[in-house]
Amino acid sequence: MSPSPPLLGGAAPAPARAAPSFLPIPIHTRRRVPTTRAAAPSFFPIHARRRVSTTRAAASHSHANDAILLRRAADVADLSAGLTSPHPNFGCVIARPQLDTDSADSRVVGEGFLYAQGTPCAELLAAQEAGEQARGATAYLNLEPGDCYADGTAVGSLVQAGIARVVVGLRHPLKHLRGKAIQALRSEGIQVDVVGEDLQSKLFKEALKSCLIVNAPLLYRAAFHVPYSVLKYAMTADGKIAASSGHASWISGKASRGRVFELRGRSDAVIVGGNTVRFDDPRLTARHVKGHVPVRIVMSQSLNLPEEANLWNVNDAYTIVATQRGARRDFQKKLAMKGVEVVEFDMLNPRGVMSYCYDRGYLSVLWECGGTLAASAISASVIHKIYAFWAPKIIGGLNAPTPVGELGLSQMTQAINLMDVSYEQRVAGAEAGCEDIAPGVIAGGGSAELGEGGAVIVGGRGL
Ligand SMILES: Nc1nc(O)c(N)c(N[C@@H]2O[C@H](COP(=O)(O)O)[C@@H](O)[C@H]2O)n1
Repeated sequence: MSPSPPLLGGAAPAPARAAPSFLPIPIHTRRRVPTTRAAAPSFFPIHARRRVSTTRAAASHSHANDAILLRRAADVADLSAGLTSPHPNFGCVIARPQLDTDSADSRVVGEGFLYAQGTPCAELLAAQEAGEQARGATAYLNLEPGDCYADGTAVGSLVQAGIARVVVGLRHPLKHLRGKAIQALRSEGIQVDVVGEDLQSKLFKEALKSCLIVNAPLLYRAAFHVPYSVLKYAMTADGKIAASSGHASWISGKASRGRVFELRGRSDAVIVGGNTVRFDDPRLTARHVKGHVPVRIVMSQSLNLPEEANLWNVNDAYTIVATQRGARRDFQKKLAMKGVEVVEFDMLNPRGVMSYCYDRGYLSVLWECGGTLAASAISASVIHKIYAFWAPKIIGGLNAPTPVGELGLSQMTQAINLMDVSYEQRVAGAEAGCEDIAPGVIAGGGSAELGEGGAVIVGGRGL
């Protein structure tokens, strides 16, 4: 068994043991990368400028200025969430004082982020955008660069651009890369300030949070050798995920389901069990949002699955069926004929499937399963975060399924306390942004103010 991850939102997990280098990613997981962004190395993230709230920083080289621009680097890095695995989300913001004006504000002159595996690094894109204005400027990096292509591009781009100072949010989580780029930059005479080491003030707390959150899946993966797992479910106000008949469409509304598409787009894989395939015939795509299309994984011991199902249409997305060794070999062949990959396990269970996902290089996995598999995944300590969609409806039914099945807990004192709980209200027509859980452990609990549209309750847990 892997060591238990800390409570989600705690301090940045330090690698428990030497982590392996990034694994090659199967081609199929990347085939849906939209060409509009991937094929344009000189892409200028115009939309990044819209999404980042602050366009001008405070006084150059002040802590406030640095913290604002570092957060901006994390926000820019987040633009490719779900697309970079097994690499981190890297963002680079280059800013310089406005010497020709009275303003004490720094001006952003270049930005870039790693779009996907194999695309130019954030530092190169930002330096290209800044051009001559990069000379003497400060570069803000949410994460210390690695050196995936062993060509020193990230460091070389900053050096060649004439960057005078670099502010780094987090050191690289992998042992063999940790500190290397920082050292290389310093040896070139560039001042490098690392948050928590060279820069310590309250102002950096929020900036550091942003840097941690944007790469939470990678940090978990590097520390605990499992993908970062999120369990998502939609339930009625009386805690049911379907009617007694199994019918479940729809519990939540359009806005909530849109949020699920976003979550899928940030994940490398979506997992369901056999019951979900039999009852819901889901598609599990990230349709309606542009971005990454996750691999769909079905866990089924018996392989008692329908001959025809949306998940067998691999034109939508790649599908893997994980099953028990020897199960229905005739059906396995039928699935293979449709292009579905079948993987046999000696003992099919959530931890085994997570190890398999880790070996495939997945950073983050979304569990959209029913209560039985959810309970099994929670018991196996592979779930790190829960998104509970709450709909203001009552369906009743003694046998109507609930989000989490048998956990073997008989006393309320044994209940698993969620940490860092946050609430987001979704009202049709009002698309509010979701505050992600923040590092810094807060004992969970509390109640949400819920209106007509329903809510999302987000929390992590100790495992
Ligand atoms: N967010 C949400 N709201 C509901 O009301 C639901 N019933 C579900 N169910 C999950 O979504 C899957 C269907 O996905 P597709 O729309 O076919 O892509 C279903 O199998 C459940 O996992 N979710």
